[in-house]
Amino acid sequence: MQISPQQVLDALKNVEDPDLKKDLVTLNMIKDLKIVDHHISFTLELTTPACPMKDMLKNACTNAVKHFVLADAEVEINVTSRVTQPTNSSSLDNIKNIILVSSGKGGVGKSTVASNLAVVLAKDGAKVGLIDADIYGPSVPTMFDLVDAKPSAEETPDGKTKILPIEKFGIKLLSLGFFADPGQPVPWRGPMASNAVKQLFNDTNWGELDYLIVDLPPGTGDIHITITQSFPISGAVVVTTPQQVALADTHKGLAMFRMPGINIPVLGVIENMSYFTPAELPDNKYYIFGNGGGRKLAESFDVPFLGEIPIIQSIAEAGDNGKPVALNQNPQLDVIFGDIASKIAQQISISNAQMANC
Ligand SMILES: Nc1ncnc2c1ncn2[C@@H]1O[C@H](COP(=O)(O)OP(=O)(O)OP(=O)(O)O)[C@@H](O)[C@H]1O
Repeated sequence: MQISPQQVLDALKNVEDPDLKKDLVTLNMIKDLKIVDHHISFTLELTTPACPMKDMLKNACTNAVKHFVLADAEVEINVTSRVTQPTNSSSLDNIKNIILVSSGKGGVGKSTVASNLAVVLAKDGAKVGLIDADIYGPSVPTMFDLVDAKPSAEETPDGKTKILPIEKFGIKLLSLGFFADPGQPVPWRGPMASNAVKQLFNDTNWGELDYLIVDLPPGTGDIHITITQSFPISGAVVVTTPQQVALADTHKGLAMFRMPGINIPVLGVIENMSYFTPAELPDNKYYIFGNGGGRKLAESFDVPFLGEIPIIQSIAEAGDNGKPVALNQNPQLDVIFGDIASKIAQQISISNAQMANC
């Protein structure tokens, strides 16, 4: 019996993307379908390379074809991705998604999260950029061993000058720190800082990016207002530590994203420095700063809790040594950062799909 493409597509209509709540055929995720005798091959095009359900969807497709078409069919599925973007992304066409990483308080690990998130998404195969917009203490030059780096510029055919981001570990990087002398304090005035940050977006040749991650200054200030009101933002991630003082400030930071003039989707809360595990007691977790505060905060705003990151010496050392820890082979941290990055990418895909359906 000759299998027809329609038979295969009808079978795949039984496989639903649990996040986007539609079947894979309706979502136009099945491409390049080929049938030779009992051999059926196609491409499954996901909305992010960091999709946490990659294997589950692949298995479900194979099972659907075998169940509805032919039990002994040979099914070959090539998984790729085409990252989606919000329907309102007008001003920065070649940048699909801008993700803000924020914190209510300084020193809670916002830059650590932003850098490692960039590393994990790039390792998954996404095109990633990272802007360090922290006017008070830009950390990206240190965390990527680029303290003396100075970005170059190029002239475009229409006579404009564009900054070229610095590329390291597969990530395109720009930091306000690249434009100041290391060790010299820069007393930014509000409008000056806002203009400088806008240039990092507008006057830079980013090329095509799936995700542009922005490491914001701590708190809620001019830079937050400028960025949220000038650019189409896919969503914000909020980093906190478990202490009450940090949680109280994070509460304010989260509330800011919900304010009417700002109104940015909050992708979730990450709790950093959650617990400590001594090397000699690897199964023990000591919640030295308190337990469950980040999760409760996420619940009170009805946003996802994205995960707990433990206090680990190698995280601090990696940051100081200029190579984010996600680049090292550390099975425990690979799982933690991998899971957080997948959840963020997943939330963006959901939010983009919801916007498209509105
Ligand atoms: N989970 C962790 N375990 C150990 N050290 C950590 C952890 N998270 C962050 N650190 C270290 O804590 C310090 C502060 O982290 P980081 O610079 O990421 O915070 P931040 O919120 O961006 O700070 P700032 O407000 O100054 O921008 C850094 O030295 C970093 O390496």
